[in-house]
Order: sequence, then C-alpha cells, then structure tokens
Amino acid sequence: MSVPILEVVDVHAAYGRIEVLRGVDLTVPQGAVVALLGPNGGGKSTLTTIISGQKKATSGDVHLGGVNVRDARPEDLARVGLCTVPEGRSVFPNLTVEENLRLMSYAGVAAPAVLDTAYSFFPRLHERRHQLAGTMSGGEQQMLAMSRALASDPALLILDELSMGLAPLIVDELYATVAQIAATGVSILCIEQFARTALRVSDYAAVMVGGRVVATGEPGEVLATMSDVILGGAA
Ligand SMILES: Nc1ncnc2c1ncn2[C@@H]1O[C@H](COP(=O)(O)OP(=O)(O)OP(=O)(O)O)[C@@H](O)[C@H]1O
Repeated sequence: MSVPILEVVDVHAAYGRIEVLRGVDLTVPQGAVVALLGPNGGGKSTLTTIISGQKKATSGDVHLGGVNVRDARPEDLARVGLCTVPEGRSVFPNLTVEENLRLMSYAGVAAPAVLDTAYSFFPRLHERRHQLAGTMSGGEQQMLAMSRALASDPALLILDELSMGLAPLIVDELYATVAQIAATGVSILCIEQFARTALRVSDYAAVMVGGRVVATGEPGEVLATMSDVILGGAA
C-alpha cells in the first residue's frame, strides 16, 4: 500500500488550559476523498488549523506524504502540496474573477494555465470572468476560492465547510466538481456539516466528537452507525 498523503497520529491541542483535541487519529489515503464530519465544537476546525500549520499541537504528529510536518510553517506546507480553502470565501471582492485568478500566477504557474484549470472545472466562472468577485453569489465565490486553490496544483486539498450558507442545489453542484477534481488524482479532506452531500462523493468518512475521531469507515457504514450524530436533523 502506498504511503498515505495525510496521517494524523494521536494529536492533542488546547486553547489555553482547555484541551480540545484529545488524541486525534486520521488518515487520508493517496487519491482519496475523506469527509470529516461531526457536530459543532467537535474540533474539526482546530484540527484543520493544526494540519495547515496555523496552530501548534501540544503532542502527536502530522505526516504529509510520509514526512513529519508537525512543526512546519504554512509556507513550507504549501510548498509540499497542501492547500486549504478556509471557511468563508477567500476572494478579493473588488477584483474581477479573472483578476483574482491571475493573482495566483505569481507562484510560478502561468496565468493561462490557472485560467484554463478554473474555467474547465467551473464554466460559470468563465461566463462571469469580468464580474467583480464580491458581487457574485456565495456559490460562485466558493467556485472561485476553489479555483484559486487548484492553481497551486495541490497534492492534498482541504475544503473547510464548503457548503456554509449555501443552498442545497449549489452544494450538490460544488460537490460534483469535488468528485471531478478527485478524479484527476488530488487527495481531498472535506470538513463538513452537510453530511449527506459530502458522503456521496467520499471514499471514507471520519466523525469527530469531543476532540476525538470516534468513527471511521466507508460512507454507508458511517451513515448507518452514526446518523444521529452526523445528520442532526439537517443535510
Ligand atoms: N480560538 C479559540 N479559543 C478558545 N476556544 C476555542 C477557540 N476556537 C475553538 N475553540 C473551542 O474549541 C472547541 C472545538 O472547536 P472547533 O471550532 O475546532 O470545532 P468544530 O468541530 O470545527 O466546530 P464548528 O463546526 O462549529 O466550527 C470548541 O469547544 C470551541 O469552543
């Protein structure tokens, strides 16, 4: 079996004296889509900040492609192929769609390649390429945020609450594109509360409650055993 793209081993983390991650284990195999689900406050966002180098774990390890990156800085992680689309849409509202995309070409990727990738996954962005990003719908801004992430040619893409504040139809559309992105070989970790939609495109699911991963498995399995926790009346 190949080395997993991401392996989180017994990670603990705290805010001040309050421990919020209490020994998290999580694996994302190469090329897989993994949904990280669970109720509010379970620790999903905290784990994301640790994986992406924005917060330090108090103990435990994070391996990216087999390399221990526990103390790596965010820019080092970007260099080895980690890219996060944070919660909320990270676009420049007063720049057009195309200007937002062209900004990504600084990283040694030619602007035409960035634009081609974005427009092939999201034809709607091409239609709206001259529109100011801040005037687009929430779903369209999320497409743009994902396109900017794809421009870095990531090995592991972390999508934090892709569905936040969006209507179910647009969430379905975004997840259909997540599946297309995964089909190109990018490994993806989706942090989600919209459990059903995320599970439809995932190879595996993990459920976080109270600072621990309490269940992992194939989507059908996790849905069957944890539906009360991960659906919570919604999704
Ligand atoms: N900056 C912070 N300072 C203190 N406590 C925090 C901070 N951020 C999160 N917490 C606490 O850590 C715990 C885990 O929160 P976290 O945001 O990681 O969970 P989550 O599963 O992502 O929830 P949500 O889906 O609501 O974002 C919660 O009890 C939260 O109140």
